[in-house]
Amino acid sequence: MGKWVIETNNLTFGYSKRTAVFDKINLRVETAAIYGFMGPNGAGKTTLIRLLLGLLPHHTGEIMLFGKPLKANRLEILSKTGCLVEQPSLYENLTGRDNLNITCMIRGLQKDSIDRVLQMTGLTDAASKRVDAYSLGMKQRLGLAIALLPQPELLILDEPVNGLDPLGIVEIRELLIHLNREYGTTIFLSSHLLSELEKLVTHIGILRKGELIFQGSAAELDAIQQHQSTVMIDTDNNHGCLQLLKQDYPAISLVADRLHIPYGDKETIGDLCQKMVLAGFRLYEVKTDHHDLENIFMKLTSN
Ligand SMILES: Nc1ncnc2c1ncn2[C@@H]1O[C@H](COP(=O)(O)OP(=O)(O)OP(=O)(O)O)[C@@H](O)[C@H]1O
Repeated sequence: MGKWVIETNNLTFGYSKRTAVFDKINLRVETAAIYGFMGPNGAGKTTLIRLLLGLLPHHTGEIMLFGKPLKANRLEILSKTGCLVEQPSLYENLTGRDNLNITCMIRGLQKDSIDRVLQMTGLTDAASKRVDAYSLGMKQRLGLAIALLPQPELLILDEPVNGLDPLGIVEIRELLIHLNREYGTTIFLSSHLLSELEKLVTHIGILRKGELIFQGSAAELDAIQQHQSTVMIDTDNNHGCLQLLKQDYPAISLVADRLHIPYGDKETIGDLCQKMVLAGFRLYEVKTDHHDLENIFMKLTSN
């Protein structure tokens, strides 16, 4: 297998011939990544996940998983892939363990994995409880336990934290990080809320109106974030500093009695501060107002 666990080439799909949900998507998900696939409601995330799992019939372009075309290798590929698409379908009147037993029977899997996945998802103590007594977070974890039964190399999860309370979100996040670090599982997950995934993902793809408008590492998105930041400075005489600096730094301004300058690079900030100090001004505060990722996401996905 090459570098990519998931690769699409010019993937184009529409539910009807006239309207494409997306057009020529080139997704690249590398081995052992946690790839957050983001986009506003209706952007096409679930549709793309269904295509990756071979659940929608017609598309143009290519879908490759584990370096092989999905069409010709679907069974082999899916045997190495665990998935959770929206809510897990569970037998609510049975226990958690029975749900896992049934899945093993249906999919022809060894039952000796059951204790392992219960333990991984923190459900060992609740295994003999009926699922209708589970919280939403526990049901989601059971859905994940089912997805983990075949010891997948790749997990594809559609909105795995949707509807969970903050504690449930933390639980799922920790579990996914553990799976990734401990077993090297590649995780591809979608969400319409960047803030939920920010602390989890190593790579990000942002879908807007059928177009992949950003794809790269979380660090690359951070760099974009930094370039949209403002440096705010407070001194004993902000007006005096403005006069001193505006010749060399025309972008500097005075806003609410603070000096504001668009973030350029570290050296520029160092030079600015040095000039002020050498001119006899006292610096009280230098801080960078980072736009958080949520803001950048909103900017990227709005018109
Ligand atoms: N079965 C279907 N038949 C026709 N159109 C559909 C079908 N499923 C989804 N769509 C349309 O395709 C587009 C993409 O929907 P999709 O559910 O993939 O988006 P999404 O990004 O997952 O949204 P959400 O975050 O709300 O789940 C939407 O315009 C939706 O109305």
